[in-house]
Amino acid sequence: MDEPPTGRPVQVFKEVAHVLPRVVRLLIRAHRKGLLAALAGTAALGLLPAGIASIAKVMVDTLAAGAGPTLNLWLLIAAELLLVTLSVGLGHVLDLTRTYLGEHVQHVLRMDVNEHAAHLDLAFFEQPENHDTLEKARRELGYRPVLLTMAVLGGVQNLVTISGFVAIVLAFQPFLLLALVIAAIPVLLVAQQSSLLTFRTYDFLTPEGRRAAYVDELLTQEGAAKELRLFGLSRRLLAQSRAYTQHALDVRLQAARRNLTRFAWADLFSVGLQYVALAFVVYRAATGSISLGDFTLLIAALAAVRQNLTQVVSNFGDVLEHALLLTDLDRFLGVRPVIVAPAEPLPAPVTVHRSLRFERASFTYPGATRAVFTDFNLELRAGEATALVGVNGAGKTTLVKLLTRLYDPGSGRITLDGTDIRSYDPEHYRELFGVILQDFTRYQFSAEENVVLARPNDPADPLKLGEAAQRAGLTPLVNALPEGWGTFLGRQFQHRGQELSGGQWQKVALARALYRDAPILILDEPTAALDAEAEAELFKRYRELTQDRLSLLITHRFNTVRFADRIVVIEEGQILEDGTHAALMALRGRYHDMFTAQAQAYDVTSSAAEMSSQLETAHPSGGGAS
Ligand SMILES: Nc1ncnc2c1ncn2[C@@H]1O[C@H](COP(=O)(O)OP(=O)(O)OP(=O)(O)O)[C@@H](O)[C@H]1O
Repeated sequence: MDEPPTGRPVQVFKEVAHVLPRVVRLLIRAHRKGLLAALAGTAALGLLPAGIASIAKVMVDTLAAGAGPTLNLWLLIAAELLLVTLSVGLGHVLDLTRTYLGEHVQHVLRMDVNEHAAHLDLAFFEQPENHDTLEKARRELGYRPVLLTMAVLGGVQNLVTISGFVAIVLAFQPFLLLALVIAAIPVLLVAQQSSLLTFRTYDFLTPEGRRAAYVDELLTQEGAAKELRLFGLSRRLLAQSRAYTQHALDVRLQAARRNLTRFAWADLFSVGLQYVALAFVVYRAATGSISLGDFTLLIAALAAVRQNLTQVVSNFGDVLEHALLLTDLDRFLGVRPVIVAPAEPLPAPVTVHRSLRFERASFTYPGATRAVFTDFNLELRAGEATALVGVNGAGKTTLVKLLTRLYDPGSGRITLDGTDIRSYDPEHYRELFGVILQDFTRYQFSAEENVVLARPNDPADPLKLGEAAQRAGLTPLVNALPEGWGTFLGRQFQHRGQELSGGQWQKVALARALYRDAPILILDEPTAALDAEAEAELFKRYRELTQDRLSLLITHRFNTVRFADRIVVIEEGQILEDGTHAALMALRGRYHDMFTAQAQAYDVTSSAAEMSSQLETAHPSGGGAS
């Protein structure tokens, strides 16, 4: 790990100047009226201490004049009581107003993050450094907006209080002000420096913190609980977690120690100067140059200015710290999606008339050195069921990501009936697809929602729902659920939620893809978790599912791919073989080898050959091997 960060004061001013207007705009956006009310209340509360001290001065002077318990004195006490009561009451109301405002800021920012995240490219989420940015932004959202609002308004209140007393000092002993200002400077500088250091330390620890959070997750959540116990992994992960905590503690303590030393020196200087000023005031009172009331007022003013200066510095430091952390949010909100609609998109396509084609498409993942595809050509024809096979890492899932515009090729193009798919609004274009992904999502919603959310803009259609469930082989499962379609799936949020097996979840995901009823169906490993019976059932219906659609099936199960009209074998981003099952078997190439290896492994060579010939009868070979 690199050396821990240090704070550099020069940059602090620049960063404050940059960030403060953003904070003010944010407060206005969050709740303009709330902000105005909070500011008005803050100004009033800030001025009250000077008012209270001024009444006290008059009281002391009245007492010193020896006039006895006059009505004036009682009126002064009543006025003081009124101001103090007002101050206490206003304090409570303002606390509430500031929290309220802070929560509005939090809401506005949370929506900003969610809305922005919803429009970002998949590429953003697949880059580790972006996790840091997003994770930090999300973590900050939990508490910083409220603290930031408190600190801004607290600082304003301190400044108003200081102004009130400064006016008093100016009226009585102007040069005392100079001492106050000089005393404030080192404290102010140190506070800024320390908040920058805190921020940098936090920034520095984030990547490691994210890994530690991942380890914490492994240790505490259900997902890895089984493997952890079976492999006896817990001790190793606990050691990793402990090492991170220790390191983070060391780095933070180092920063805290550095801050402490700086603050100690700055405070010593400022207290020393204040007492020089105090000695002067005592001298003036002792020599009779100022009244006893003036003396008490100046002492109160010096104490109040010093106290509020310390507070404003601390509040300012907090503003800086919390606001600097908002820059992470800016960094995140500044990320622009690349896959966006063109200025004048073509009307949304409704189906595939001829084909979807990769035309000399090349693609390398951001940050990767090796291309997944180079000058790749493939035509997927309308109405044709294509199976894509290839070893792990051959590029099958990447091909789906490119087809569905989760990524765009770096060069070359993908066309829909001859038109570059980038000419469409990606959201509209994606409506062409019903997809089940290899790592499909297990939505912790009801069974019905898990399926019908495939058509988020339409009301749920019970007829279609029943059909999709039937086709995906989900109906018996739904019938067995305690509350049928209304049963809540997963146990993440509901104690009484129904957890499903991997295969059952896969059927739900398949029903979701089918419910979409889109012209292009993509099934990426749709049977990986299904039992043999369910898989056989599914592929019995495969022809029916893919009828009149362009479909793409990705699977490692060779006994299923033969049902496709056409099989494309890819390896290292290139098409190795392309043809029907029979043609590829006859070719005795890669497909033949993979097929027979798997068939032998399952000791089903004879039945495979038998099925193969049956299939040949049912679907005489269309294309030949390329
Ligand atoms: N998000 C990513 N960033 C960088 N490289 C990636 C990313 N996803 C996949 N790759 C790489 O791209 C190549 C193709 O991966 P892909 O997932 O498309 O393979 P696949 O054929 O679907 O494999 P499998 O059969 O294991 O699912 C692999 O070398 C993989 O390491």
